[in-house]
Amino acid sequence: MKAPVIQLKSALVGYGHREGVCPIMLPINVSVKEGEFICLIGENGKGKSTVLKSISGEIPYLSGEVLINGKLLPSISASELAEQMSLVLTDRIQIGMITVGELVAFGRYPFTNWLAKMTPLDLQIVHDAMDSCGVLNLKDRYYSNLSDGEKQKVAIARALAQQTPLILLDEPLNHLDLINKAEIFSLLKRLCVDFKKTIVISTHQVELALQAADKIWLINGKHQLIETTPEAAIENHLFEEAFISDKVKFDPLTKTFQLKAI
Ligand SMILES: Nc1ncnc2c1ncn2[C@@H]1O[C@H](COP(=O)(O)OP(=O)(O)OP(=O)(O)O)[C@@H](O)[C@H]1O
Repeated sequence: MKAPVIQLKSALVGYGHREGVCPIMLPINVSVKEGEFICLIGENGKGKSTVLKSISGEIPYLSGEVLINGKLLPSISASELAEQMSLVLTDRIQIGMITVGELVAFGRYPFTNWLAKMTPLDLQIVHDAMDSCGVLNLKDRYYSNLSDGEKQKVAIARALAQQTPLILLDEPLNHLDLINKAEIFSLLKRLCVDFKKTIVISTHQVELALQAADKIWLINGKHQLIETTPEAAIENHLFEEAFISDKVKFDPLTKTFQLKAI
């Protein structure tokens, strides 16, 4: 039987301090199958980025196990990981004079030869990735001169060009307007359905997540990451428990957050 694409077994995530390790939530147990679209949801500061960085190997997890395709994360080489997984941290690309086309082409570097020479196939993949994300018209513009929303789409195009079976995206819908949010969301969902990609995104877009996700990873007020489905999350009132506020309340009937009072 095929191993899960991602598996966390009693995985403790957090940061090291001089006094010792500092986990930011209870041990995590989740398992992701090929082709699943997972939305990681939780209030600000609850640990969404930390979970994604721990799965991608950007930061070490503190204990337990993180397995990618059945292999323990620390034992996977950087080049092997780059072929299996791309991580999109859209707010953190700090880069100087580079065009959109060049930045998206970086996605091909794990696959090019040591001279980083692009084949016609690489160029086609880069072209298609920009096309899918609606940024082909920006290809000769400097990345640093783009709007935040345009940068966001370019970062996603770079990950698509990397053509990894697993893509992790940290808040990929930040800065996007309503239509672009919906477009990127449906693009990501399509990649899972049509191309069997496995995608995990962190997002504050609960309403979109409920419509598209196969599974929700919800970090609640008790510092637990709960793996659930959109239907079960609504049925079991998990959003009401996770987002406690005297200003808004999740309404399970409309599947939206409603203001309690203005
Ligand atoms: N490098 C770090 N060292 C120590 N603590 C950190 C570090 N980075 C983040 N934290 C803390 O870990 C906790 C989780 O942060 P994280 O960025 O993962 O949350 P998040 O859910 O992604 O938040 P947001 O929705 O605001 O982006 C926070 O309390 C944060 O202050």
